[in-house]
Amino acid sequence: MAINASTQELAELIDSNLGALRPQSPAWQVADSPISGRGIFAIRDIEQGEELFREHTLLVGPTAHRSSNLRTCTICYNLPNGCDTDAQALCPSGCGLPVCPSCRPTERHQLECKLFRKWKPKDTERIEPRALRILSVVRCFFLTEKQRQLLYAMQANADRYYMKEVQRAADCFEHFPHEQDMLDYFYRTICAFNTNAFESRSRVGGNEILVRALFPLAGLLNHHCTPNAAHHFEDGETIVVSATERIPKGTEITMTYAKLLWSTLARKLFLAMTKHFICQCPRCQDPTVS
Ligand SMILES: C[S@@+](CC[C@H](N)C(=O)[O-])C[C@H]1O[C@@H](n2cnc3c(N)ncnc32)[C@H](O)[C@@H]1O
Repeated sequence: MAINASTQELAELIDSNLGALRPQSPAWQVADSPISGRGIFAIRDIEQGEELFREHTLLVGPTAHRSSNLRTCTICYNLPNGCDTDAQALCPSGCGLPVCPSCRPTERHQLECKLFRKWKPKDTERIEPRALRILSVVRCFFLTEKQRQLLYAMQANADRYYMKEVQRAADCFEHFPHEQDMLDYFYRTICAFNTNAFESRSRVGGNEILVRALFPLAGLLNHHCTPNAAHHFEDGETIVVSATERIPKGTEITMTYAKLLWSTLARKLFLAMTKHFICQCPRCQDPTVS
């Protein structure tokens, strides 16, 4: 899908989106990549273990996978004490979203609550994973104009199968929107998620959560089968990227999208099927490495 910004414009949007998290003098810059599209490059020698940046998410929501606790609050990620049934976890207004009592009055929940009630969930007694999973995408409606520009500047690989996620969510509501411009915006956002999102476990309070999140800067890290950087999540909404080895000035900063212990064939198949590209890195090109 077309990207609506030059590399320079993207770099500026990312800069302003980082806000207070922008490093005083970053060790990196955004530039065109010989691997693919845009990437992040060291502009000075970087030491092993050095923190490169931290970034707050643009869009985030529960993965709603079977292995996650669906009763986790959709705003603060805590699991309220004594929350033994879906009914106890759900917002009493009938929006179908699990939210803890302290987050119910927040503006963030009120906006989502109003939208979901307008769409009218079919089942208000049970937490519906398909409706919960679409929340990260629905949040694109609450982005500012500048954040929308950033979303549209991100690479978004198209795949007709992705529309299934919208269809599955639509089945959970009486009045899910069907206007073409809304569906196009959903689709674009899902494509951006599937191209760039990080799915990660992290601990919030005593609760282990599983979210998928979009980070415009971290999303620029291209894949390498011998990467020089890695990430971890803090508080479910912040990503921290650090160098795993010394990175000389001018080198592209990369991470892995696959498991490094997998064989070359397994990594190639995984990247082709889930990320839609054939990895061209030296490790994948070396016939003596399995
Ligand atoms: C998360 S984005 C990375 C940033 C992207 N280069 C951009 O310009 O926005 C992932 C996409 O980048 C491309 N990509 C990343 N690593 C690659 C690699 N090792 N070989 C080929 N393409 C790669 C693929 O098109 C993939 O779908």
